[in-house]
Amino acid sequence: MSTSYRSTRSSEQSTKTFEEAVIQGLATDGGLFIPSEIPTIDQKIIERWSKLSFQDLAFEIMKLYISDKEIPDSDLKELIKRSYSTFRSEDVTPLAKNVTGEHENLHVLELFHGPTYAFKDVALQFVGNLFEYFLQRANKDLPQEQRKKITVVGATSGDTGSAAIYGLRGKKDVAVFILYPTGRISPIQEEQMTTVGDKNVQTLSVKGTFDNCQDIVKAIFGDKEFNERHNVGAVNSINWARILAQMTYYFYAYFQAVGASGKVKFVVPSGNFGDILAGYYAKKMGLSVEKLVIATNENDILDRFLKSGVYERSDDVAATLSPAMDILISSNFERLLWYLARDTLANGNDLEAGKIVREWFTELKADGKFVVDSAVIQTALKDFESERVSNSETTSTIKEVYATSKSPKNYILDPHTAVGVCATKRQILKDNDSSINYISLSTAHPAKFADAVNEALSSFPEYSFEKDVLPAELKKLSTLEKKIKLVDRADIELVKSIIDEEMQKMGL
Ligand SMILES: Cc1ncc(COP(=O)(O)O)c(C=O)c1O
Ligand SMILES: N[C@@H](CCOP(=O)(O)O)C(=O)O
Repeated sequence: MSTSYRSTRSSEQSTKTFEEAVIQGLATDGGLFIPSEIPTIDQKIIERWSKLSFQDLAFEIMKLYISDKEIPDSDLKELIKRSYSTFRSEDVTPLAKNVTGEHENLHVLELFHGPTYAFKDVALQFVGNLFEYFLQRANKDLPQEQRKKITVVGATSGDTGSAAIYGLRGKKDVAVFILYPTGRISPIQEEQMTTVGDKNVQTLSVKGTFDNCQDIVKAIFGDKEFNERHNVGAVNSINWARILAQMTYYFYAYFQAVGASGKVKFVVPSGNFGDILAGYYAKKMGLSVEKLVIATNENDILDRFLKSGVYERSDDVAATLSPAMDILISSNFERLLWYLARDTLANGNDLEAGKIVREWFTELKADGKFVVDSAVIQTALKDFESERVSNSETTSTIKEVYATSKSPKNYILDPHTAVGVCATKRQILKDNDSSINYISLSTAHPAKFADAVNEALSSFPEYSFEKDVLPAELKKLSTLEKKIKLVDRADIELVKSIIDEEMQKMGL
């Protein structure tokens, strides 16, 4: 078990509890919280876990990271049950086997059956309930003026925002502010976020990129006075609870594909590196994964890093067909860098690893880049591979799968999933090993990305977006009133003053 947490930038022994790490979100030194140790499991446990339901498996995994003194088992079970009761699939994250019709060993892990039709729901339904649980406990019997409150401030390139809003809408003592880049998310994503009428939710449409929004959010966490005044909370994957909740589907999908043992590669469309990082923890815990494949779009900082060892900041983000991955600074990559530093340059010393990561990020801030030793890359390559997928390959993958899929017929991928499936097909060709099962993560429902899907499929005479893709629930969003606050500069002071003002209106 590992129920205490340390910062990726700390060279001290001190740790936090699970509740402190989740409520605080980001460490005060700017680092991300990681468990003091990664708990490991043996094959006997794997055999037992392979027969569990999604919910029971989630409980077994989370129990290894949360002390029952912090959350008693019965409460944790209840939190998990409630979080996944909102999903449209009994399996929560079902595995669609051999869906492309071309490769029997290519499976698509459908992570989009939650309330907002994206993989973020798997973690954010749980995180929303977790915030509520901690607040209710802290505020029990307290008069109104003494109640503890959380002001969630998050950045989104489209999906985290709506999943966070749906996870936290109407929750007592929580205010939610979500920043998104103006014009860089899909119309449905914007409708999902801005049509929620609850008083505790406000979206901020910021003139800039997702990286600008994420920088502002991180700067807000670093602003001691503002943070203390508002008790700022994180819903982005900088929050450890997001990563923890995402681990379940790696185990569950593995068991669905091959049972308790077998060769599996996971291919993960990646941007902020939160999704694939959960797979890394699953692998380090003992799930026998061959490799985790990072699939990027044309914003390929992760692919370039693995090939060159250079981690370089750039403001030149490309607007692609998979906009939720238009990210150049992947915040969760820092967590992986800590493990790589510890296992190479720091000779297994945690405190030294914190120092190295701090130095890398100081360099990144000062010079716009840092370069790591080849030993660091060699260590990363033991667990990861990477593939970069272009816009035209994204379109042709959506087309091909639609044309070749047999069961179900005319299977439709969203563009992020298509990035993953294209990378998976390349891997199958390269590996030429039919004993490997490939699990390609499907991170969103195609209805969220009408333009990309229509561009790929409108030449098929029988295809209709309205009929074949758009769920009624999303269709009706366009008829609802929108609540948008425009922020015409990506500027932290401006965002802080808007939050202050809106908090007054919310009466929180
Ligand atoms: C649909 C979709 N796919 C993939 C990703 C990338 O996931 P991550 O940022 O965890 O790497 C995102 C956003 O994060 C997304 O919304
Ligand atoms: N693609 C994400 C970007 C934010 O990433 P997160 O996983 O750190 O919340 C989005 O859709 O908002």
